[in-house]
Amino acid sequence: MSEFPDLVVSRSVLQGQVDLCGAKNSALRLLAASLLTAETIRLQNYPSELLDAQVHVRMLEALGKTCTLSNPTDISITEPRLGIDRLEWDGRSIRNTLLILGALTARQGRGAVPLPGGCKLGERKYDLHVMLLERLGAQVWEEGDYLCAEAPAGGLVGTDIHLALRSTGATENAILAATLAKGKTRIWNPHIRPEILDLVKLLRKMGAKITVHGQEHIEIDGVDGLNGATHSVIPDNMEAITWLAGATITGGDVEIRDFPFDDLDVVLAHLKAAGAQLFRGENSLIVRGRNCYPIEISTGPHPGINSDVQPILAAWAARATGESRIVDLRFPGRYAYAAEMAKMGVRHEIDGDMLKIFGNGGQLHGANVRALDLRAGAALTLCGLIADGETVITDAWQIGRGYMNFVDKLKSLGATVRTENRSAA
Ligand SMILES: CC(=O)N[C@H]1[C@@H](OP(=O)(O)OP(=O)(O)OC[C@H]2O[C@@H](n3ccc(=O)[nH]c3=O)[C@H](O)[C@@H]2O)O[C@H](CO)[C@@H](O)[C@@H]1O
Ligand SMILES: C=C(OP(=O)(O)O)C(=O)O
Repeated sequence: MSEFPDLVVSRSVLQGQVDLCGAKNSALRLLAASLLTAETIRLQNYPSELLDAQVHVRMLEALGKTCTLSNPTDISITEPRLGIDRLEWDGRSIRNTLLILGALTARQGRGAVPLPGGCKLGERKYDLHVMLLERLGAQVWEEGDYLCAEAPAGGLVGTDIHLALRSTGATENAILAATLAKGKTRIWNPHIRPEILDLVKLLRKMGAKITVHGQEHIEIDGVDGLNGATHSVIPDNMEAITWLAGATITGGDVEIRDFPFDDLDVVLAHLKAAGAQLFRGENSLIVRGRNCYPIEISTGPHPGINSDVQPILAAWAARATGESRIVDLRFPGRYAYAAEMAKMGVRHEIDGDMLKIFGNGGQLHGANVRALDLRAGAALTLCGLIADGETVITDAWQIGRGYMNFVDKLKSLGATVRTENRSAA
């Protein structure tokens, strides 16, 4: 990955206005949905420069789709070639291959995809994905580095699917696969979160019959075929929280436009209690950095705090004075980034499933650190903005998986950042 430069960050105060891009965790799911139809899917507010989106587009093209960007935020997906059901791929994989498998099996009766990639967050099982395809009548098996599925003659058959835990990906996969299954499917104990409601919205425009019964279950009446549609990707709530934390810990003043207030109730309540100075504009959030108090949070399904947020809040905790506590119930032990932060002077302790951070008011020093995953990279950048001296983040490509124009946006907010190819030298 040496073609991706390192990120060099110095102490800065974030000031100005910033627009949010379309959410990675929504856009990827919508791309997978395009496999359910031969007609054109057009996505607006599409984050085309995200590395994971680019991998996904190449995967669609390997499956016979043509993806055309009319500008950096508008993509059309058409299908000039039909019938490729094995995703031949020797590059980096993404978590979404599981959803590609669900969509291929639903529409073409079979599929074969590379095993899922994505952030290394400890154990990331896919047993629920296998279970739900089997419940819909498919046979599922592994062949080397591939996961394969085959529907019974006549296609998938609707059924009751009970999810043992509120998995995001398994809920999405079950929805995708059930849209074209014969008869009714009920998905019990689904994860209802903004990205999933966005997927449901697109699928309904495509002609799917989906009813969401709150957190209890989702009901889908299978249809024979789906049509094309145009849809706008929701703004990225993870990016929103990243700028909010950046503005606060640097003592800055930032207006975040198109802020997804409704998606972030719980995390906003925690951050207000932890000193965030937040003002609501017409369609924006204005953040004025002042105080930063310790936090005590645990992650959970929506509307709880998303696991992806906790590394960002660890940077907040490093800026506060006193002990913060983080428990990640979604991905227990997703704390590898803390050892990287420690190189910058962040004192921490992992106590069972809990990460404790002993904040010293943000007296950090620059260091060479590694972005072990996407949110870890963003959190280290935030630490770099309050540290003395230069912080060099290697494997900064991880950030590019989920944040579009990250460096340009930081610069436009007045940050001293640059990219450099130090590790390749
Ligand atoms: C592309 C995308 O949208 N990724 C998000 C999605 O990941 P993803 O969909 O992979 O995460 P899940 O919600 O499925 O994972 C939640 C928990 O369920 C477990 N599990 C999951 C599937 C399975 O078959 N078996 C199983 O045991 C996981 O190991 C984890 O402990 O939701 C996570 C939070 O929930 C976020 O951190 C990720 O950013
Ligand atoms: C964990 C994440 O993504 P993925 O599931 O694609 O690895 C993330 O977005 O922080």
